[in-house]
Amino acid sequence: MAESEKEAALPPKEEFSEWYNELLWMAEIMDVRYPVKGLYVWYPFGFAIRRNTYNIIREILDNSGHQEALFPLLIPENEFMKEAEHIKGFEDEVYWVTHGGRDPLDIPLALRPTSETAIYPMYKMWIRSHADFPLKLYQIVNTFRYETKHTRPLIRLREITSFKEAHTVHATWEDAEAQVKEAIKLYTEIYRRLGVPVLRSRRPDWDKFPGADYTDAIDTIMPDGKTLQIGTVHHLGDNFARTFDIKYEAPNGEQLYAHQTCYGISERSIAATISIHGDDKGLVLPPEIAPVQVVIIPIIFKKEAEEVLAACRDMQERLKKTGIRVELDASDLRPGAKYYKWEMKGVPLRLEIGPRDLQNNVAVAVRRDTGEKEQIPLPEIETSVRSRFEAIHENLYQKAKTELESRIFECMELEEVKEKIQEGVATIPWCGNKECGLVMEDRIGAGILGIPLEQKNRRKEKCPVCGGETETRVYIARTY
Ligand SMILES: Nc1ncnc2c1ncn2[C@@H]1O[C@H](COS(=O)(=O)NC(=O)[C@@H](N)CS)[C@@H](O)[C@H]1O
Ligand SMILES: [Zn+2]
Repeated sequence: MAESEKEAALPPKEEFSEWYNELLWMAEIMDVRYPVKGLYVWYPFGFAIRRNTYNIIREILDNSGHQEALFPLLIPENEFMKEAEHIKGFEDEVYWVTHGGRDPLDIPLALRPTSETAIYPMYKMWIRSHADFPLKLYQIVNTFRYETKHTRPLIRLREITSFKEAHTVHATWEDAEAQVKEAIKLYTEIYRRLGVPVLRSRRPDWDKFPGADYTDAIDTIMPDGKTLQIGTVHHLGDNFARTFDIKYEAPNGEQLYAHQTCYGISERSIAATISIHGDDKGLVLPPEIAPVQVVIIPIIFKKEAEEVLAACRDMQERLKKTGIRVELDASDLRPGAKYYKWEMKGVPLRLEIGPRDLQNNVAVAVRRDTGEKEQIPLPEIETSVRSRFEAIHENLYQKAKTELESRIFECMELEEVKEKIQEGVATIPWCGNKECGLVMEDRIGAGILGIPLEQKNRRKEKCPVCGGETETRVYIARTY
């Protein structure tokens, strides 16, 4: 895209909503001008961030006994309508295909909003005995949800283009419960690799996934204090197994219903990474997902221009050989314009070489996360760059963790909760019964996000609604 088109300056990050929208455009991640609401276009640079992010997701799933598969997009109405709870939860969100050409279809076909009802009729045909367990498949596909709330690129889409959904099958409820716990650990690791700290909580019963026994969720706190649900893990019990008749022969010969889980991550993973690490100058990308990890900028003066360029090309080749994604910007832009462009794109490390650096046999390394400048001896360039990547990742993660922890407020009164959720997540005691929960939500004007999966320093407290004794605190937050 022509440089000129991007005259607009990036708003400061504290104007988060405008900053976010402008950044998707100026860093060439997404073009939101596609003429269907809730559908957006991935630019090549954004698509490279997506590819690198989903390579991490695949690596972590493939190394934990999952296998990637692929199921069809269209689901026949009779299959989709089988599980009552599931339908209730999705009937307002499903897109239907009703014609093939000019012929009306005898059975309307749903565009998958999620794939339980596409996959489980196949699981029924595949599963015979307990020896088939655990079955742990996932797919990374586009799914469609007719979202009526405000749509936003990467955050709330009608076409979820990067929907990683895992669907596992087990003999017992306890085995499925163990899988839920494993999935939460895997998701936490995926987000650590993206430098994104997370909150882990059990959703209140009235907010669980349609057809599930319970839902555990991974949330993070966005710069505007609202939480973003960036992953969910559902224990499906044997609900879907009963609906789709998924039975297996137990060791004693009995025919039993299977137990299942499913868990999903979408491009919200990228929305969170961009939002949490970005700054007033644009993207700040964890090196592992940066499409360009190093940009080399030659500082050119009339004399010695050739030597400088030759040294830059040599350094680029050496870094490329070690698998580093490196650009050499030898364009005729002024150095300042180059800094602006590559900082906008979140390139973790800039290397500058001028005639004097050449004489000293060094390059000047500038970190995108801290801005600090350091000289690196040219012979050590490969190892120095790698060690800086680790330092940058660690710094991004620690900074984000400190920020998240500073946005969790232990409250005693509902009034205090109302005030604190403007900045982040409040915790408040809750006796656990639904009436009190709904009264709380009503008085606060925000939802119970969930019950923390790990509860530190538990102590006897009183439910602020009924006064009942409880050791449980819940997260309250404004959410996306
Ligand atoms: N409209 C949407 N746009 C972007 N991401 C979404 C959207 N709806 C859901 N997600 C993301 O997708 C994740 C999984 O969606 S879900 O409905 O909670 N769970 C499922 O669909 C289950 N079948 C697990 S795969 C959510 O945690 C959320 O991070
Ligand atoms: Zn109560």
